[in-house]
Amino acid sequence: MKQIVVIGGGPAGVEAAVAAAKGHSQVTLISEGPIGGRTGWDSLLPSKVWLHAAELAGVAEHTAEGVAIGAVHVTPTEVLNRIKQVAQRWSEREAQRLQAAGVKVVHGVAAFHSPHELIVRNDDSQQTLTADAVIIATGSVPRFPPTMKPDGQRIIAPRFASHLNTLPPDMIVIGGGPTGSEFASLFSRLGVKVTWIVGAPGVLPMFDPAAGAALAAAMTAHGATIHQVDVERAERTEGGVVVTTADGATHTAAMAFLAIGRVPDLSRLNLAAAGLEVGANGQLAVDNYGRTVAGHIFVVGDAAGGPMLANRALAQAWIAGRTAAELSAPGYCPHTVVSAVYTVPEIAQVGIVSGGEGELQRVRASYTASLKAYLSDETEGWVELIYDAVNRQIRGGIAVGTHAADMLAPVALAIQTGATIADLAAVFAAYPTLSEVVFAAARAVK
Ligand SMILES: Cc1cc2nc3c(=O)[nH]c(=O)nc-3n(C[C@H](O)[C@H](O)[C@H](O)COP(=O)(O)OP(=O)(O)OC[C@H]3O[C@@H](n4cnc5c(N)ncnc54)[C@H](O)[C@@H]3O)c2cc1C
Ligand SMILES: NC(=O)c1ccc[n+]([C@@H]2O[C@H](COP(=O)([O-])OP(=O)(O)OC[C@H]3O[C@@H](n4cnc5c(N)ncnc54)[C@H](O)[C@@H]3O)[C@@H](O)[C@H]2O)c1
Repeated sequence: MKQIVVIGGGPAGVEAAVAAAKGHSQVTLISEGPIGGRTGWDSLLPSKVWLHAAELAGVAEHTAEGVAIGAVHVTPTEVLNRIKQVAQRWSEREAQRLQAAGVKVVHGVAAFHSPHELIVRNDDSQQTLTADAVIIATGSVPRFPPTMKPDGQRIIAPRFASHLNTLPPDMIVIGGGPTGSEFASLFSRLGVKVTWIVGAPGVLPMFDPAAGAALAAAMTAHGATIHQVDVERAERTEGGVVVTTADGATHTAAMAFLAIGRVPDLSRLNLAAAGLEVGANGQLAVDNYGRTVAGHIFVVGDAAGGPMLANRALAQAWIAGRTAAELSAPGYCPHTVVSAVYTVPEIAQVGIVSGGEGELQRVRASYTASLKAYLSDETEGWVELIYDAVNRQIRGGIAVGTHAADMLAPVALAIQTGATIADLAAVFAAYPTLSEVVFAAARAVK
């Protein structure tokens, strides 16, 4: 029987192990911490609990006409308890999936001893595992330059959000990527005065400029101050932090939140023993199935580099798991992976959104095309479809507004199946729903 070893107990590792176990293989998953990974315990899940709390607090502020809603008080202690509770339940659910699939779990930190041997070390023991195939799903770690190091008290990073038991009066959020955007948005909505230093490329540079501009406008309207410049240093002072930017300015606040990027966590794997070398970009080169040059070693999820998204991690893991187990799998397609940032407004994008002169056409519909948006008093958003100017196939989509990420699910399917703008125009979604806007956009084409 083929022996497949998966390293990492986050979403990518669990998905890869469960997918691989569908073949005639014995699958072992090595997990450093509890099942769920950093995703479940330190990054994605805690951030989403905080966002949900900010959303609840926003309900009191955003009462629909004539409807009296009592004020919602959200305390950090309640949020922290909720993080622990949801993380524990999710971890148990993922562990049960592994058990049901027949995956053996070994706790410890793995390193290659040879291309087909791994040494797993934990506090009290060490063991060697032999593998016909290895799937690396070790995630990523945040990048901190020497002049900007979190201390966990005044200068924090996402993992400290699981311990933040009081909210400061003011906060400097550093980084205009998805993490900085989500935390700047949620802190602002929880009443913290936010100074957001987004970096020279601006707000959400990885998204269409119109999406970043919409978020910047909403944040400014909500009282945040935005500076489009790089930070050079962040230092703790007696009463707070002082942050110095590349233009020589200084900014002070009670706390700073750092989110200026992440890198694959490959450093403890002793890759040289497997004959693998990390490239200048800090990544291992892989093909569409996640295979490295070693052939029997795969890399998936954040460990494979960016964009670091859980849905992308799952897609890569499912493909690599099946391929390692010699089951059929399609090659990974980045164009159907929806990227979403759960800010107010929510921002989402999928596929190709810019191209050569005249190659792509764009059409936009406002949320005002949907009665549902009026019912929930959320008429501010829009959906844009991007399609091929010649064969009119859907190539991409952008959504800004409530449930923007959900709005792009049919667009991802349209890209996958080669549907045209006319195909979408012929669909009338349930009424009243926000998803009507997607199809209304297609009908707006002349
Ligand atoms: C604050 C924040 C919010 C996010 N929100 C979203 C979101 O809303 N939606 C979204 O799609 N994406 C989001 N992401 C990105 C998403 O969390 C990741 O892309 C994805 O979940 C990574 O999963 P993974 O399994 O690759 O890694 P991880 O969850 O990091 O799991 C890897 C595991 O491997 C372990 N490990 C590392 N080395 C070894 C070793 N040598 N031996 C054994 N174990 C090892 C690690 O300890 C870890 O437990 C967010 C990221 C951050 C930072
Ligand atoms: N909702 C989601 O899907 C979600 C949420 C959070 C994070 N993530 C993923 O996690 C990964 C890490 O996210 P991230 O936002 O930390 O990193 P990122 O690399 O995506 O963005 C970092 C941002 O920080 C800015 N920056 C860099 N150096 C700076 C400096 N010295 N001063 C000020 N700004 C600076 C950059 O210009 C960039 O905009 C990304 O791949 C992201 O996609 C996803």
